[in-house]
Amino acid sequence: MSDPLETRLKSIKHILVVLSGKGGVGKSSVSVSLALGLQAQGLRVGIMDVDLCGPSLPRMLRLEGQSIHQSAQGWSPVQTKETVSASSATHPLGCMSIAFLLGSKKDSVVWRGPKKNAMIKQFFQDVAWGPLDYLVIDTPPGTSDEHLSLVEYLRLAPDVQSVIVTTPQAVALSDVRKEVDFCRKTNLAIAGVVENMSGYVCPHCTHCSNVFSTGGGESLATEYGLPFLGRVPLDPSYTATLDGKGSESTGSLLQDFVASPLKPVFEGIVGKIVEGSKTSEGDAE
Ligand SMILES: Nc1ncnc2c1ncn2[C@@H]1O[C@H](COP(=O)(O)OP(=O)(O)OP(=O)(O)O)[C@@H](O)[C@H]1O
Ligand code: SF4
Repeated sequence: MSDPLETRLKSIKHILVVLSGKGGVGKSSVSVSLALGLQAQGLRVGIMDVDLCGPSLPRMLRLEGQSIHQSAQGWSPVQTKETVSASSATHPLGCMSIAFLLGSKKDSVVWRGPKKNAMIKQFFQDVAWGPLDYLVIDTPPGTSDEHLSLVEYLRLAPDVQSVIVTTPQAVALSDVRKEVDFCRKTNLAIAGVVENMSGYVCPHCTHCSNVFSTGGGESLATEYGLPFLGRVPLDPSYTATLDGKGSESTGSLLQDFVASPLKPVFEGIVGKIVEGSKTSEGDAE
């Protein structure tokens, strides 16, 4: 009899595990933006939160208060309610987060490692995504029990790669070295490095100033021989988009994303990831 975990994983062509050495560098924002960028290309995309103690995807995806439904196939992911006319997206974005299983959004998860591991396994085994081109996984910062169990369960998946998110400052970069080390020790392939909060976009004139240093993520990628995926500036209008509060908000996250000044930046990053996935598919043949 086939292993239920393996059967589920085989229906997902590519898995992107989004990692960061430190909290607050924009890992969840990048995870959501990658998912939206892939969805805008017409691909079938899911996004999963394994940040069990601090899930932020439901808030960013405007899905707070929703809950998971059980069907004969398993847990149905919660889908974003989008009108997709502003892009070539043809499939809804499905999301799975521990927050959908908690009764109240104020409930917090205080679990030890084994319980977290069991929940992560259940996420992979029980969520009925249907066939997906990409599953984007948002993880907690650093390297914890969640990361180790994730890597362990994903051994059965056809293609798994990490995307490492950092800010350009030296303090964040030293933590990234630990992430690279973790990936190498666990044989997790690295799709590349994203340098987030790289410069500040003026809300008045959209000029981008380098308030802090810039280019640290690219130098680190070069040092380790990793692809550099791109530099994302800190754009206050994008913070508002992710918080669903922008004065220009259309009410649809996907349409707000498509209209955002950061869309071309994420298009470039997604383009490099998709190209890399094709190369790895070619290598596997
Ligand atoms: N490029 C950006 N432009 C504007 N705002 C951003 C950008 N990147 C992140 N933010 C904002 O910064 C805040 C922190 O981002 P986010 O929650 O994605 O970080 P994180 O690394 O996932 O944090 P944690 O690990 O603590 O969950 C959020 O309010 C988010 O909207
Ligand atoms: S970048 Fe230009 S418009 Fe923006 S705050 Fe500075 S001077 Fe003003």
